[in-house]
Amino acid sequence: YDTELTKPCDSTACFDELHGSLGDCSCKVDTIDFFNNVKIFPRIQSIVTKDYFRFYKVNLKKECPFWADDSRCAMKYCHIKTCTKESVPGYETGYNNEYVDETPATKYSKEAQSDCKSDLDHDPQLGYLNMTISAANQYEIAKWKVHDDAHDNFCENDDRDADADYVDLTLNPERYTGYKGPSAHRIWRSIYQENCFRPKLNPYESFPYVLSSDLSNLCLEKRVFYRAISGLHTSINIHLCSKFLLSEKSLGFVAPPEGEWGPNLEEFQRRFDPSQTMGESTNWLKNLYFVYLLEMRALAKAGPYLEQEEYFTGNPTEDEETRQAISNMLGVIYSFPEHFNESSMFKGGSQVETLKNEFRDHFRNISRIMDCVGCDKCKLWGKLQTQGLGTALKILFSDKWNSPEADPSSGKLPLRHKSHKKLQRTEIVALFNAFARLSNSIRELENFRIMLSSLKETKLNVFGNVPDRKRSGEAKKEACSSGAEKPRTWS
Ligand SMILES: Cc1cc2nc3c(=O)[nH]c(=O)nc-3n(C[C@H](O)[C@H](O)[C@H](O)COP(=O)(O)OP(=O)(O)OC[C@H]3O[C@@H](n4cnc5c(N)ncnc54)[C@H](O)[C@@H]3O)c2cc1C
Repeated sequence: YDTELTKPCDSTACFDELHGSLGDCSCKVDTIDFFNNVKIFPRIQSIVTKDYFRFYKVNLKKECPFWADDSRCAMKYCHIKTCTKESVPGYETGYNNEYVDETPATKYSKEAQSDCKSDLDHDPQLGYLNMTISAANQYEIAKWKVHDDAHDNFCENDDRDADADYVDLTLNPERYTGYKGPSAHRIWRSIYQENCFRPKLNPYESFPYVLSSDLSNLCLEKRVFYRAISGLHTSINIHLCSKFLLSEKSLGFVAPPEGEWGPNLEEFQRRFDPSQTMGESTNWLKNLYFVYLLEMRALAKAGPYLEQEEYFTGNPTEDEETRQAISNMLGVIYSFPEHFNESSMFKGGSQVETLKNEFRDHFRNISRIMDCVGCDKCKLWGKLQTQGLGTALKILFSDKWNSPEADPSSGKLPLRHKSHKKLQRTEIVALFNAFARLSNSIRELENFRIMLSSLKETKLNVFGNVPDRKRSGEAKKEACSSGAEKPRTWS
């Protein structure tokens, strides 16, 4: 105990101020804790183990567009295992059909035309519409569509790249990889300094890149942008603390085949104790809750559309289970009383369109920076989570999702015909998995909170400066009943 007691952060300081209002919305930290840990976490974790959500198509071989990728992570924990196409359920029958709703052979059949009205009520000759478009024009128009779609997107989409592979996410969990130092810092610095609407011109030579106190100078939209990125950063760092490499076979410990993984309390304190972070960490943690709210609101808004999806994998039983699980979770999400209110953003003033374009362009840049991450596993999860967040932002802010038929008061969009499909498979996979990561981080915070209070109590007992009741076996009983005394291990 003596050694531990000399450490700078031996208290629950990481959590002391993590209560109350989140800022920029009406919701409170404690409300989200309960809602997530009890209602959402078990549901979303089960959903992302379904085949539809396990396989993510991504190109990890894209060149970094901003600088030479000079510092690749050599640790074995950085590597990822890709899947062959044949091992992806439903690949042959369904995965590639998503952009082609009708095959040329069936498209003009009598059955396919059965919805067409009789032509007795018009003169076919006078009403003839010449639909001919030259091959050259068709080629150009196809480019317009790609351009317009891209314009609406907040991320680059890899899934049609020849170099994209399917990755089984369950085989490549997000956890500690040892990726750090200049390469990792360059990524975070670029994200914050070049793409996060910096509050001041180049004010910080080193850490932290942005001071929370400067955020009040920003307009709501820019603050939301920064907080979303910072929340994602928090989530990534919580995951590496909660699935840290505790021992390696090579070090002679008895451990599962790939080493033993579990929570590292010291690492967590180093990153999130206010005394170690110039008082910034409480805000970073709040930003995690903030981005969680943002993504949850996107799920609520797109809910009726998502409830219409097939979630096709070629296994009817599993597909039905997936649809039901999603419908069930969305029902719970609709019931959340304090959703993020995006309707106050990008309102009024002549600069709104410019700001919206900037917002989208900055985010697209961040998604491209992910190609510069020098560790494949970090890159995989970085790309997936930025694509998930980008999809959420698209749902919240792009014009296509804000059509006049939308019903903002119910927080839902109307049901749409399949041909109006607005999200691709990879976007849906990324959206749910990204939300699952945030949900998991909030749940992991609860574990760290319990571990820290348990540690604090033990130390107080050793010194004896606690009320009599606590010195007795009662205190021990309490610690045990909280289930906090034993850190979990992961394989
Ligand atoms: C896209 C990406 C994915 C990654 N994935 C993994 C992974 O899966 N596993 C793994 O082990 N490592 C991963 N890393 C590395 C990890 O995030 C850290 O960069 C690394 O552990 C070094 O940590 P650090 O203490 O130097 O601070 P960093 O996390 O690198 O942060 C740099 C500086 O940013 C500031 N900062 C920290 N957190 C926040 C926040 N939430 N909001 C605002 N500012 C903040 C602080 O001033 C800090 O000193 C990833 C890095 C990137 C860029």
